[in-house]
Amino acid sequence: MNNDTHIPDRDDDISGYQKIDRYNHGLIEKLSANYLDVLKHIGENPEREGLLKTPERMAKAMLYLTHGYDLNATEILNSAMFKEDYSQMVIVKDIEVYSMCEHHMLPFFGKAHIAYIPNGYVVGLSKIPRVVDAFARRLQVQERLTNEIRDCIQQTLNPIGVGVVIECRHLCMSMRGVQKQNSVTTTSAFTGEFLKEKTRTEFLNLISSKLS
Ligand SMILES: Nc1nc2c(ncn2[C@@H]2O[C@H](COP(=O)(O)OP(=O)(O)OP(=O)(O)O)[C@@H](O)[C@H]2O)c(=O)[nH]1
Ligand SMILES: [Zn+2]
Repeated sequence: MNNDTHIPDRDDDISGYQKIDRYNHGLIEKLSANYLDVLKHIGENPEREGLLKTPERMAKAMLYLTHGYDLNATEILNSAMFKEDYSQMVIVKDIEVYSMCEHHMLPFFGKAHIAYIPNGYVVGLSKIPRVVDAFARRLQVQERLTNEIRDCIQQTLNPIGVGVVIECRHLCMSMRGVQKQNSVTTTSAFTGEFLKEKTRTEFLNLISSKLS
């Protein structure tokens, strides 16, 4: 592998909170060597023109798809918490989720809907999707992803309650295996006030509303 491998531009977007050290330890080269073997083992000819740069592309793609390991979700929230006297539910809904199941390393993707009731502090709105990404861009199961987002927001922001609903399609269930094309998996996790039916119902009604 040549030494002039550079980090693609898009990766600039994903740092900001922690330096991406993984790129600095020859990881692209190491992963590329492994992906070269993968190409051979699946019966391809890695020397043909279209595949010459594929191991390196795969390495960069995999590092991007797992960049959540380089992010610290607690720091992300801590970086933008503001004292604010607002005590109603705050909901950020329809947040795109892209993750990979830890069983097959195939994508699962869909939407997350996150709500919290402030307890003296609100958080910068963009930080909520950033927290979703920090946990989603790793090898995951949807249930753990859901709980990790809930726990991080609860422990860092200390709100009166947190609600998380995630709806995803799993490619390991559609393009292989049981081959169910239309099934969607929904998971949810709640704390505090959201454990009460009235609050939970308000949240669930608001995320199903098509108004916004
Ligand atoms: N609970 C949960 N299961 C998941 C998730 N992603 C993938 N799986 C499941 O992980 C399971 C792994 O089961 P195994 O029997 O070990 O693997 P497999 O032989 O490839 O299973 P099939 O997918 O049924 O062919 C499968 O049932 C997947 O559907 C997830 O996010 N949550
Ligand atoms: Zn899977």
